[in-house]
Amino acid sequence: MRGCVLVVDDHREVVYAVRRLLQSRGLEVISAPSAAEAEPLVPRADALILDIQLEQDNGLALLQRLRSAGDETPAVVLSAHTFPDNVVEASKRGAMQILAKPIEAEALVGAVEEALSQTHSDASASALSAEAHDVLGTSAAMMEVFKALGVAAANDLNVLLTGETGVGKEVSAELVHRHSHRADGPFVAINCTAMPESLLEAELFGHASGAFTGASRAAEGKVEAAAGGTLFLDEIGDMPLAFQAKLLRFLEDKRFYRLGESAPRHADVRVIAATNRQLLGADASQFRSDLYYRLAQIPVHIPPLRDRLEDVPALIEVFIRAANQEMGLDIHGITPEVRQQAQGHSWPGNVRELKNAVYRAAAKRQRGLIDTLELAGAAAEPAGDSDFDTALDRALDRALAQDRLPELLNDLERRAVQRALTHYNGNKSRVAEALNVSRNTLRARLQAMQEPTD
Ligand SMILES: Nc1ncnc2c1ncn2[C@@H]1O[C@H](COP(=O)(O)OP(=O)(O)OP(=O)(O)O)[C@@H](O)[C@H]1O
Repeated sequence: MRGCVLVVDDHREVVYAVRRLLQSRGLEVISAPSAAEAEPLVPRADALILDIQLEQDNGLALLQRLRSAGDETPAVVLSAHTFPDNVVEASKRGAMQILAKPIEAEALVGAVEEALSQTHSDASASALSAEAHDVLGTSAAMMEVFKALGVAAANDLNVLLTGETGVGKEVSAELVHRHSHRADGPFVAINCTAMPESLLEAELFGHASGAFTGASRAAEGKVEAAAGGTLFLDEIGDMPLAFQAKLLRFLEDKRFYRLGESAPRHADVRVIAATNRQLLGADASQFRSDLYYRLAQIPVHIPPLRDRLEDVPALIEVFIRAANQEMGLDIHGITPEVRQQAQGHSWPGNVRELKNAVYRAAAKRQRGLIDTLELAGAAAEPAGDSDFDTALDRALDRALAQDRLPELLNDLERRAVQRALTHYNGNKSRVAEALNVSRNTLRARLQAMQEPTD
């Protein structure tokens, strides 16, 4: 698809989600939060997406004004208020389609495609633009993630990204940074894995000269390097317990001490942390819950690729394009068999595994179609379930032998609750629904698990 779409909506997160979706399809997206700000942009647009209920105006009234002035730009109306009256009014004013919020990605893309086909008769309709963005996904699950990232980009709160390895936590952190008011500042990442407390402290907060053996010069840490921008703390779950209190203090007032200095310093940074571990619950003794809540002011869970396999074809397409560019190859696509193989795989290494598999296959093939993907552990497919059964049977046998079955069941329940809490971003009503218990029962269970309920 080619063209420029003007989105008129006063909800930043909606604009953000629509922008991501349409940009991933190669479209240019411009936006305005109000009718007044939209009007001067209309001549640049090939299609319009209008919200009905704008803060000080109404998208339908804007459409009416445009049509009266002879403007015929095709319009799609997007609204939480798809009452029959609105639908009739919208179509009367020449809207091509009226879609209900929450947005359904494919329906929106279809409507925009139809609108643009009025303006262009470009046959390369589904080709991805060379400017396709680096964080992709059009599945409903990723749309929710993009919405949450949009909310995060619009403020300065701490963000905790959770999800398995390779799901895209770091690229998501960069995305939030790029769309935040700190975009012109630095994005500085530090991986907390395998760092003893003193090293982590020096890395993060810096040190005075002579602070420890070998510290011949004073040095700033990552926190200072990130001033004015974003500090990304990767694998936060591995942060030594002893250091967690220091990080918590820093998060409270953004003050810190370089190792070996006694005067505090200050750095204005936004903190985004990421983990593939369960920080609350079973591992609680390893992670302070007060730090968890401080970091998870905006919790965003990125689902594993196996739960959004509909994203696989577009990811493959982009990785092929990137591999062609980086390695000077001429790969045109994949065979239907490979497509099937990719969509049947459970991708334990998530997007990273997919990217590596595509790059490996592309480098091997050089040109034409990729006809095979070497998938690590493919032989174990779909043995995930039987591995799980074996592990569970073993745990049950052990618990029975030790007369500890109730403890195991409690532990399983605790894990289920904690995973559901992470999955639903802490929304207890959704968690209660998922566990098929009432909200009160869930509250009681959470209390029994000694976690705060609100
Ligand atoms: N949605 C996506 N679109 C395009 N590329 C992606 C996406 N998600 C991940 N990737 C790519 O997959 C690789 C892994 O992503 P990233 O490092 O962000 O994952 P992660 O969740 O931080 O992993 P880890 O927990 O192991 O640090 C990167 O090369 C990244 O560019």
